[in-house]
Amino acid sequence: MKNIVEVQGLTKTYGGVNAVDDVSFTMESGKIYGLLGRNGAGKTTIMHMLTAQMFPTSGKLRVFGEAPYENNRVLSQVCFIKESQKYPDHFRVVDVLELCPVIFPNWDQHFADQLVNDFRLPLKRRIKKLSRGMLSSVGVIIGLASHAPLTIFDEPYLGLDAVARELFYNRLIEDYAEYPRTIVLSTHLIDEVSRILEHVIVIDNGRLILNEDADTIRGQAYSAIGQVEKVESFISGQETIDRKPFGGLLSATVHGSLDPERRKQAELLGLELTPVSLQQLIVHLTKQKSDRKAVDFR
Ligand SMILES: Nc1ncnc2c1ncn2[C@@H]1O[C@H](COP(=O)(O)OP(=O)(O)OP(=O)(O)O)[C@@H](O)[C@H]1O
Repeated sequence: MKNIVEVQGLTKTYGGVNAVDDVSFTMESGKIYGLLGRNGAGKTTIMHMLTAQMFPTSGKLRVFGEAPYENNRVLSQVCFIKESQKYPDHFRVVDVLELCPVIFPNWDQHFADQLVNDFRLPLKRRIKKLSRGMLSSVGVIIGLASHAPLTIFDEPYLGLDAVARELFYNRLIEDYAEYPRTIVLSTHLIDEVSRILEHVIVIDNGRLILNEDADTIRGQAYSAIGQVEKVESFISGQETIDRKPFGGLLSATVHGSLDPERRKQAELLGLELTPVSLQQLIVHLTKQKSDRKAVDFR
């Protein structure tokens, strides 16, 4: 697959703060990425550099094979949706949507109309009179209907309620199946988006700490549930991520892959095996790598 984003040694320093510190990764065409990390990790700064809204302090950055700055060939293929998007005060929803075909060459008007209906967005209402959730849905509709080859969502759905978020995820998956493109979701709601993500990039304190296919990550842990002493014997000598007693039973999450022999052992002990959540595993891996880094620095 073709790399549409190539980042090498990307660094951004604000005064004395290394917001992004020597980060390297690539993004392929036709894949859904999660750009994840704690508050202040550096995700927005990376997205601003990818979309040419900010220059890096150092490092190499190529989008569609070129430097993105003042480059319309690149920027016409990019759609960046952020929660804090500002619109002119007098604009109504319809005024914003009418501009989109001019900005995005692949704009899908039919899909946009459907989404306006799905999200029950009042077309004639002024943007500044919209509720927070309605404003979020304007961004979501633009991002989806843009069909931009690189579409980046920076937490634009924070204001959406659970029903509207579910609608967003479902429309995204259906539309992506028909029009594959590269989609980047930056979010804290890892469990909600985990079924959608194909690749995960985790940033911590400005540094890249995980860059892995979601399926590879998912295969790195599992939970075993059953009688306390049987689970204890099953996990003895294994690295456990988490353990939770409930109703006389124990649920333990093991870091490691599940081979046929372990499966058989679990079956003999009468244990139930379940896949671990991406969020649980990412939190663990993040903690592990941060701890290791802290040790390295000593
Ligand atoms: N204009 C700025 N001037 C100085 N420091 C900044 C500026 N913008 C961001 N930072 C700092 O850079 C670091 C990374 O910020 P960034 O907004 O990229 O994080 P983030 O991962 O997007 O966080 P969040 O999930 O909370 O939005 C933070 O320490 C932040 O305080």
